[in-house]
Amino acid sequence: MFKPYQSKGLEQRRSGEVMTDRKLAVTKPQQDTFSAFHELEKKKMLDVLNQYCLILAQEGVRADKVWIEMDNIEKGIVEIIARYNIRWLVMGAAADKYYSKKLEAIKSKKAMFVHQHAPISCHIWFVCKGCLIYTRDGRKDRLLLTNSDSGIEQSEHLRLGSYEQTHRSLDADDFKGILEGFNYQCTVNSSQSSNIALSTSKMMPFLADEEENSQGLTTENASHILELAILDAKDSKQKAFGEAVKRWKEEDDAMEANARQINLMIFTYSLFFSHFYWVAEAKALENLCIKEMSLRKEMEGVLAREKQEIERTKNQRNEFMKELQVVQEQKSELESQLAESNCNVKDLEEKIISAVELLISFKEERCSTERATQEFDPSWRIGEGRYGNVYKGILRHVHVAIKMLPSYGSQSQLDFQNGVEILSRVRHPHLITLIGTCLESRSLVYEYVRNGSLEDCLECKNKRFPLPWQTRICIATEICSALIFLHSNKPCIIHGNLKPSKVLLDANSVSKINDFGISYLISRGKMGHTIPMYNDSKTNFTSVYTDPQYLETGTLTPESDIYSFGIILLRLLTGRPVSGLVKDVKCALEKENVRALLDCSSGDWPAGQAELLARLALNCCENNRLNRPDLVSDIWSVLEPLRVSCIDSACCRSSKELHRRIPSHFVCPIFQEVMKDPQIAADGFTYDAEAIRGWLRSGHNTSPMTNLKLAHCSLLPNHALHQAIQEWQQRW
Ligand SMILES: Nc1ncnc2c1ncn2[C@@H]1O[C@H](COP(=O)(O)OP(=O)(O)OP(=O)(O)O)[C@@H](O)[C@H]1O
Repeated sequence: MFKPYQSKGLEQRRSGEVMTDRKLAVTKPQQDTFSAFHELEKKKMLDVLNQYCLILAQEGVRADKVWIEMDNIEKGIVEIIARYNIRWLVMGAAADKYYSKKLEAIKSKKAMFVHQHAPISCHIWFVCKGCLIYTRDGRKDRLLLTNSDSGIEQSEHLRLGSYEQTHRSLDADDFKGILEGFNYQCTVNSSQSSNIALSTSKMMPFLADEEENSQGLTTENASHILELAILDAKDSKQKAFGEAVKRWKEEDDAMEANARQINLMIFTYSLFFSHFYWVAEAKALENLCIKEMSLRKEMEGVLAREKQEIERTKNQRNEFMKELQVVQEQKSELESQLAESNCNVKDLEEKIISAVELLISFKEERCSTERATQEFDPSWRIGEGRYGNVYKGILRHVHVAIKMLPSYGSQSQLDFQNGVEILSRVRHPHLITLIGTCLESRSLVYEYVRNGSLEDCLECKNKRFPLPWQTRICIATEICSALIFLHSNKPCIIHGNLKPSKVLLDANSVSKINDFGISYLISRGKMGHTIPMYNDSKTNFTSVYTDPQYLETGTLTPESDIYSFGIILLRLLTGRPVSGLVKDVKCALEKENVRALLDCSSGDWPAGQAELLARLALNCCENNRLNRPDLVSDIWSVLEPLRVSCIDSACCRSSKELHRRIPSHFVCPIFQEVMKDPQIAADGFTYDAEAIRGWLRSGHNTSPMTNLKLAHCSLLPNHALHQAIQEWQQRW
């Protein structure tokens, strides 16, 4: 009938359990922390209760189970007492460690709590090891009723007794086991079945005389006392019992009518049973868990701090990375700037080097120019034009003419250099050769032409012989060929200032046009463009040879040179000043009296040729450019045949000039002209006194001819040569 409880560690204690009630209630402390464990235990307990229910059912007792969960067991017990109006309760008085038959007072806290807080209507027996330790009286009226009208008690006692008698198989150990292992309570309905009596029969001895039997009460004694009490009360209180039973029945009926009319034996299976096992274990686990929790909390704190630290470090790292990126960008920018600066420095260094080299070359050029011109000694000046002075000089033992250009109104250094380069490439037998330039002093170095200009010859300056008419025709032809060459040059070079002073004659009266293209070097224009020449106030100079249309329009064209050529041709014919010349020639032609205007010092001009040239010249001097003749088809085609026709006369000219030719030993090696005061130097050569003294003054101590060092700087007059020169000069 009674089956041992199968829970581990509880088998012995539960081996004598008796479940005879209809309803089982289990209280258990809430174990939120161990909910899984709790669920398991709950399931186990419910299984146990189910088993009890089954057992009771086999015994014919209808039992039901009630499950309640509270903060703690004692509260659960109190709650169940209150909820189900339990009237009688047997409960353990001590915890495990206090188990003893000698226990004199309630030791269990739960028992104490239940003792204090259970509804007063509930009568509680506190037991230990089968001994009643303490009894808390239930409701007084009920007790009074019970005492005064002990019919019910008696009846109950009787029934219990009878029941016990019929169920003797229950021994004392069973009873003790129940009391020790479980807190249980029971209510007894008067209409309850005998099975209920079986359960309660174990309590009756205590109900009968709880005070007397509170110490050292055994199961046998209790049974005996109970039997005696039943017998004693049987007679005396039969009536009262009957009434009480009746009244009690009414009361219970009322309760039953009140939907609570269940006769229960509520078996409160508290978790007390596990008090020795899993509560301790749970406690340990709880402690462990608390420790774990605190450790975890601590670790979480540490982790949070670590996380914060990592986050901070990460942020710092990100900022550092950003800064690093900025610095790297700045670095690369600086590097590129540095590279650029280095390139610039290199460029500048190269520029400085080339500038220094240029300066040195300028200085050298200037020095050589200065040296060549005897430091621009006025005595070495051979002319003065509107653009500056012209000096005679010696450069690398060659006679040169150095023209100093003005700096005003000039082009930039670069444009000037480019212009000079173009002009220096121009080579023609009747164009003077540009030997070099000194950019620093803006001077041009030309070949030196000994016989001066056509102007000088026409004016017979320095006792010059008048030019014969054949020579004049040759000169005109030569000028024409030079102009054709200049105008056909790429870029076209317009002289723009053609006049007899610009036509130089060498020792053989061969003409060379001077200063071609110079207008480009002193203007702001570019080579190859038609530009006004004299647009600067300082150079505002009008020449009688200047194209009147240029003066009107300011535009220089190749026809401007043709106009100038026409005037030169008129001068070659007449030898007269330019003023009114065109008008006079026109008149003479109209009157067919050209001969009257011809320069008779030039010889006997052939009348036809002279008239032809006069008409050609006037044609060139047309005011309208478009009416002027073409250089090649109109002028060259006339002049060239005339030059050929002059061959006979030229022979005459040649023979004359042959006689006029200067003996080379009369010519100074430095000046390249007939010496005025020949002096013998230490190298044995004869020089003009002025030339050799200038050479020595400029610091030279070498021979101008041999470049060897001179033994001394003394000079010795060459009287014999001087006399010979004088005789020669007198002859011519
Ligand atoms: N290469 C040269 N060889 C010899 N004498 C020269 C040479 N160049 C110029 N001369 C002399 O210098 C003189 C001055 O010439 P320059 O060309 O400077 O002035 P210009 O022709 O008189 O007038 P302008 O003021 O229009 O230039 C010339 O008349 C000439 O006698």
